[in-house]
Amino acid sequence: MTDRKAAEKSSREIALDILIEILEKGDFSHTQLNRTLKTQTALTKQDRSFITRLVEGTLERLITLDYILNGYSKVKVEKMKPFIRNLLRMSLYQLKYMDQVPDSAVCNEAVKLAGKRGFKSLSGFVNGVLRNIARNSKGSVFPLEEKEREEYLSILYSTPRWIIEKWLKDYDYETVKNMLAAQFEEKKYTTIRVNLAKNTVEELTERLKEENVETIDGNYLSCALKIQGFENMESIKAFAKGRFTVQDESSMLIGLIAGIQEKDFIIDVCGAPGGKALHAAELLKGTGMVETRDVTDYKVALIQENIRRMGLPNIKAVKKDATLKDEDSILKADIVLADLPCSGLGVIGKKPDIKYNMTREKQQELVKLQREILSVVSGYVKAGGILIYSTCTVNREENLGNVEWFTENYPFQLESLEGLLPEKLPCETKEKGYLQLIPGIHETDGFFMARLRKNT
Ligand SMILES: C[S@@+](CC[C@H](N)C(=O)[O-])C[C@H]1O[C@@H](n2cnc3c(N)ncnc32)[C@H](O)[C@@H]1O
Repeated sequence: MTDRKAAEKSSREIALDILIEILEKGDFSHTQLNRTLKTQTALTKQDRSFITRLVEGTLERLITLDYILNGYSKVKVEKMKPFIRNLLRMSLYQLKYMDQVPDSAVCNEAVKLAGKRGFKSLSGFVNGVLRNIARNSKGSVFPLEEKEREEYLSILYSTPRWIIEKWLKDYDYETVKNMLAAQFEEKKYTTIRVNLAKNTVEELTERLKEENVETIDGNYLSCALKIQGFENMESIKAFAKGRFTVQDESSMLIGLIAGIQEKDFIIDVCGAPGGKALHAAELLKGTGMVETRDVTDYKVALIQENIRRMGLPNIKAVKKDATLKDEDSILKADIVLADLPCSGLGVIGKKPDIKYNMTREKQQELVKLQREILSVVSGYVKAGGILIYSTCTVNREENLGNVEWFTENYPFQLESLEGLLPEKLPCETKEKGYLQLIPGIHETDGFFMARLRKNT
């Protein structure tokens, strides 16, 4: 689409087209958003944040929005025309969750959009549904918490019921509520890790200030900063020069619990885009070597691009499938990082489409894949060496469940994390050798890590 044509589209129309791509055609939310915002050069900074909020918010609240719409429309959401269903979802999101937009403007804009895109005959329907919802100050009738706990949580926190059922088996009710609520916390800051091989925290803070990027300290680690006030990451010069990388503090902990020593040889078996491997290379202080692997050329290129940007000499990226035994690596590594593909339910606050795309069956398949990879790559650890197993999920089966299975079947023992974690970080299982970070409790992504020592 040309810039002139793009400029004729309102922010709402752009947001709606993005939502249709994601919800009707299955594209990933962050890919689709980034792609569109990059091409729509006529948009102001304000337009961009409005579109982002509208798309991410509508996705985050999808189950709640559909539940409310179904209470006001004879035609159920799934039977509506795709354009109309997404127009209603997006407009309802503004009515319910964006105070700064007056209700009448939301309804008028929705009617206009329906007409513009060839649905004039349905503009009365769109207007009726939205105005009825806006007029009903009492709101919708939700399932009762005391009677239908799972359904209540699913509708209120817009999270598929199977996830709620699973979490209620693994955690107490209050913890589950905290985890669910944490998805909707405002994401004001992006967490970054300072590349200490290129600058100190103070130097980077100063440079970012010169670029009008605000920084505050991370929650737990001195190499972590939280930043805001930029339009997109690529436009920050300090980023392009590899002075920092984007990484959640949960992931930074991997470098610490690995207990890296100078000259270590480290294999990261599932490495793209390279966050943990690059941190490991930095901790090696120019010595040793990190070999980071992934399964496709595309993923390996992503790692290589990050290696180039961060400018570290002791790391390389190669294409290797972690399910296939690499004879040359047997008993070679001081440390193996196994940050494996997982259900990703610890990061649904950042990537809301994960919760709708993941299923019980896919999750079961992932447990199998994780075990298959662990069986193969544990062979690469030297006798007495370390295997770090991690995932960005909160499901017990994929985390502690797998560790229990692994230690029963392979010659490894969990080893204490005492002295390896930041003092400030609450961790009751430190001594046991693993840590489950929980959104809403730890102010990080939901993340699991375990330190396993191979028997000598
Ligand atoms: C959780 S991500 C890794 C994140 C990475 N460790 C980091 O810190 O940036 C999991 C990665 O595993 C890769 N993967 C999936 N199946 C694989 C396989 N059979 N062999 C190697 N890598 C695989 C995916 O492509 C994905 O990049």
